[in-house]
Amino acid sequence: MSAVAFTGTSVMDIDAAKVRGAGSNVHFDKVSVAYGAHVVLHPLTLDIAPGEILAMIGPSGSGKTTALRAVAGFVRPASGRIRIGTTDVTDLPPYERGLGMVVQNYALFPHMRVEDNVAFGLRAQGAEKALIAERVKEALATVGMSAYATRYPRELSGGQQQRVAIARALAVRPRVLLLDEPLSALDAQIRRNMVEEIARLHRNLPGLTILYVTHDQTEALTLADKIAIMRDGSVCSHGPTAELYQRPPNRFTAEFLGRANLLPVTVSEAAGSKGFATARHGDAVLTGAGRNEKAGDKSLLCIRPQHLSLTADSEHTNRIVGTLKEVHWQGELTHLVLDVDGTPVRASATRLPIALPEAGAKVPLFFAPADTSLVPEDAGV
Ligand SMILES: Nc1ncnc2c1ncn2[C@@H]1O[C@H](COP(=O)(O)OP(=O)(O)OP(=O)(O)O)[C@@H](O)[C@H]1O
Repeated sequence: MSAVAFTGTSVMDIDAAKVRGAGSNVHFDKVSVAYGAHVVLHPLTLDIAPGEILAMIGPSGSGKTTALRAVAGFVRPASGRIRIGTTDVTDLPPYERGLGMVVQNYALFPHMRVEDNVAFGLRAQGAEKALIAERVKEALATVGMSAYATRYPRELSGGQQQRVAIARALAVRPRVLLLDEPLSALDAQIRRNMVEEIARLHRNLPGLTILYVTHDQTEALTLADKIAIMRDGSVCSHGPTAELYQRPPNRFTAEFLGRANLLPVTVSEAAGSKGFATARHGDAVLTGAGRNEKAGDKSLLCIRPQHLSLTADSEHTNRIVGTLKEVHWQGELTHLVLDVDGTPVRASATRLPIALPEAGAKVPLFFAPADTSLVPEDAGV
């Protein structure tokens, strides 16, 4: 069996350095998966660092679950290798890979009490009774479910069942935790709480590497150190969460990760030493973070709705003018839909002028160069 290097007596007490030593990184080395003749994962090379949370997001059918199942050992790659730490696990059965896994529908054993569900993996490994009791206690404490040890799954709410499923996955002290849409079956409020709980859990288990598959970009943005965006069986972007959000490398990423306004522009000045380029949209001269664009290139200026303001402050040196089409008040935010020379533009404002302009009015919108970036026009959809 591959080494599980958690030390100490408590699940909460993981020695992150030792886990790193044993290697809890996940490495996809040109991994492809096909069902019959249908290739659903094109050769994928990707690293998940020890202790990192990598969120894999993308549209339905893009190959996220397939990639996760390849790590778990439930699908066999057509080509390529998968390593966990220094171990090549490609040919190992799932139970020898040192993993914990939680899926969308909890998959608890209905006829077993909570404590027996949590003990299941350890019993399967033939662990000593005393050790099982200790680990079950710790794992349930970790997810705040100690008081429910003798209940049956049917006596728990969905959120509680999912906590038990996480405790079951943690009880075997995995090197890597695989979470496949773990919150999708829960309603919105509980989902928000669970996202915070998973973040807390990871702070307490800093050496645990997590591969988190979701279609929910808010979960990904909240939890992940890095995000990989899947599209048609390939990773179309991969990087630190904030960087992908703030400087999306392609249109698909910009639009998949939150709302994005993409204004067509022509580059007038390439990015200088500070990384800002200048571009024109009609008469407007706009500044934003650039990549490798050259003067004359067609590009898109990505501006998130919350960065557009109806009132200028000193940083808002960019200005565009739109025709107001719709206003949607939503309590905390007011969403405005405008037309800027044929491009629909959304603005989400927390503060509005006292006299809100009416539909049809020409409205200036201000934004800061630091909040905007150029995205290649030809990449993505
Ligand atoms: N067992 C299978 N047999 C044949 N095709 C499959 C099988 N499992 C998945 N596929 C196909 O592989 C592709 C990728 O599926 P996968 O479940 O990895 O996507 P996903 O990104 O996780 O989607 P979702 O968000 O809907 O779960 C899809 O086209 C799917 O129909």
